[in-house]
Amino acid sequence: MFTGKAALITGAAQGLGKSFAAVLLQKGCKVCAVDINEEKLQSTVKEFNTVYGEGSVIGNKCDVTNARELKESFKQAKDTFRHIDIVVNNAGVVDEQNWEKCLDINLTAVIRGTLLALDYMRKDRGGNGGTIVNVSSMAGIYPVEFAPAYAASKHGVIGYTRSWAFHPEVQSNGVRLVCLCPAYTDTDIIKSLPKSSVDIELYQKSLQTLGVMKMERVMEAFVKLLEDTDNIGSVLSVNKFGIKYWKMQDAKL
Ligand SMILES: NC(=O)C1=CN([C@@H]2O[C@H](COP(=O)(O)OP(=O)(O)OC[C@H]3O[C@@H](n4cnc5c(N)ncnc54)[C@H](O)[C@@H]3O)[C@@H](O)[C@H]2O)C=CC1
Ligand SMILES: CCCCC/C=C\C=C\C(=O)C/C=C\C/C=C\CCCC(=O)O
Repeated sequence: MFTGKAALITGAAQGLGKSFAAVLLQKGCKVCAVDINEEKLQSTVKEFNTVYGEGSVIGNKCDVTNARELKESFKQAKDTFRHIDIVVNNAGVVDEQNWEKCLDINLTAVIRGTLLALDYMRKDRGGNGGTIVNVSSMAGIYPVEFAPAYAASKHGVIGYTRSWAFHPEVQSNGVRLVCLCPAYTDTDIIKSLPKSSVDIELYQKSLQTLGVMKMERVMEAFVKLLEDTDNIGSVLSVNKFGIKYWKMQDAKL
């Protein structure tokens, strides 16, 4: 189900995005890796092209909050691979001080990336159908007293994703949208406290309760989301207790 497919992943220079890319490359996909950090992006692209073969990855330096740059990244992916089958809207930050930036990156850019993905994937617009994975968080399900803007952005990702997922035209045109909600995972973001100005004590208590997961556990959930093709509009959480689909309010009132 993956061989010959092409994926676009935002925030793919490091952390979860880089691992999503590695998983898809191992399974025979081509990848367009998008990130604002040009240096890390180039080093990741070089590493992957060495391991998975020249031309299996292209890198596109892009700030996901810049509509023109994001549009150009999708165009480059399509021009290079001829189709886009999987989009992972993953780039994200924690920043409670500059909460507008947090919302711009974590929610507005995910909305923009979803709309672009729909345009490229919908069968009635010349696409082949496909899957959109929007990266939320356990912070999109639970209240987070020490990071309300981050939590709002991640709650928004779930509402937006599920709303499109159940749209009849989206379904009939072969596009599946799903959300991934990891708990704390061992990446740089959980060390980004100076920028995030969260309540350190509450944060540390939460970290102690939930622990920090290894990357492999989140990748297991990511693959499950992609392989369970009957999971339209689903929200999959992954934490130290397990991997679980959330029973959300039914799509229809
Ligand atoms: N690590 C964790 O504990 C969890 C992370 N998440 C989410 O996973 C996603 C990935 O985060 P991590 O890999 O953990 O963090 P990370 O900080 O290691 O990676 C984030 C990547 O996004 C890129 N990025 C940031 N702003 C960008 C922008 N404006 N345009 C393009 N790229 C940009 C960064 O350069 C970086 O490569 C985020 O959406 C985060 O909210 C969700 C749950 C838990
Ligand atoms: C939650 C933001 C604080 C700063 C830490 C940095 C990054 C965190 C990234 C996440 O996505 C966190 C993931 C899971 C925690 C979410 C909710 C915890 C709620 C339960 C509790 O009250 O402890």
